[in-house]
Amino acid sequence: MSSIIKVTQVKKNFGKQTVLKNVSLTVEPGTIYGLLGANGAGKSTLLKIITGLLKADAGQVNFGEMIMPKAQIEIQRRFSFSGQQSSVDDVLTGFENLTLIAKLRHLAHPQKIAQDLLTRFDLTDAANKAAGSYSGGMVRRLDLAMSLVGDPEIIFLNEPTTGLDPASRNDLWKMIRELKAKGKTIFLTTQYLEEADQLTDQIGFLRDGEIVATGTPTEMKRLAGSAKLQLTFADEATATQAAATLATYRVTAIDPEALAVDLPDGNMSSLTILKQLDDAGMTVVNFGLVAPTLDDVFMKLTKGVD
Ligand SMILES: Nc1ncnc2c1ncn2[C@@H]1O[C@H](COP(=O)(O)OP(=O)(O)OP(=O)(O)O)[C@@H](O)[C@H]1O
Repeated sequence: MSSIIKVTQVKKNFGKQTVLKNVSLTVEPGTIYGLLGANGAGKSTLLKIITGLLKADAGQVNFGEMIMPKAQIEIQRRFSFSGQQSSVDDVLTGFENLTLIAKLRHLAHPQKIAQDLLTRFDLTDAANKAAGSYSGGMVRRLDLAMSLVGDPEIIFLNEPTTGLDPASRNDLWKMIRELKAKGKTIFLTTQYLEEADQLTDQIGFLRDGEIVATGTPTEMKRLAGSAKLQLTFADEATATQAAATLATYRVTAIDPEALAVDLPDGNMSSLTILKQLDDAGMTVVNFGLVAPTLDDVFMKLTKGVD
């Protein structure tokens, strides 16, 4: 499959500060790409360069055959961009905000476009209320709806759910998934690992001005290492004795009575471990498998934690 977005060796300095050292990535059509990185890693800067809002010092951004910024106008017609600052006008109603955008884009039937989007984004009841009276979740939904006026092919979202409560975040995730189901390509930045895990097909992890890791959420979780078997014992003495019995494994103490044992050979090795403890006469009070999470990857990649 040929990529819809291709970023090649992009560099950006602000004065003496190098923000993007050498960034390359590709996004496949109809997928959700998640750009992850700590605060200040350069996610917004990269997004601005890709969307033509900021000029790179070096490197290239392609949208299929078209090159940014040479074909900026044609490219910008194909995408929408929802930044961290909402473009919703508080004084106007939801309906008015949407019709205004449709009129500014010289689209036919702006009122029908507005009605359809209000229905799709579950805002019909609030259609005639000033957007200033909307909840945070409703404003985000309206903002996303506004970015879809004109039916763009690619949707850029900069931290789409920052500051939302879990229910509103879930609503927005559902809507983002629906956009993908309609064949849209979505490029989002996020600091929420759960968001990347829930939504994305491909993650790029930005650190020190480079994409240091890339892959599906599952592949990224593998980077964090193997699954662990968590074992709880009746007391500290048994836990210490168990750690000695399992000396051939990598064992870490979670608290005085509990251990975590790395399972480099997969989950089945937990049976061998439990048998080994049983043979040594040690009673395990509780046990469970703990799969690595994107949090573990984030910790490992941002802080170099092993
Ligand atoms: N216009 C600018 N002039 C000077 N420095 C800038 C400019 N824009 C961004 N920076 C710096 O570049 C670095 C990366 O900023 P950027 O906003 O891209 O990071 P981010 O990963 O999006 O962070 P956050 O998650 O906090 O939004 C920061 O140190 C920031 O201060």
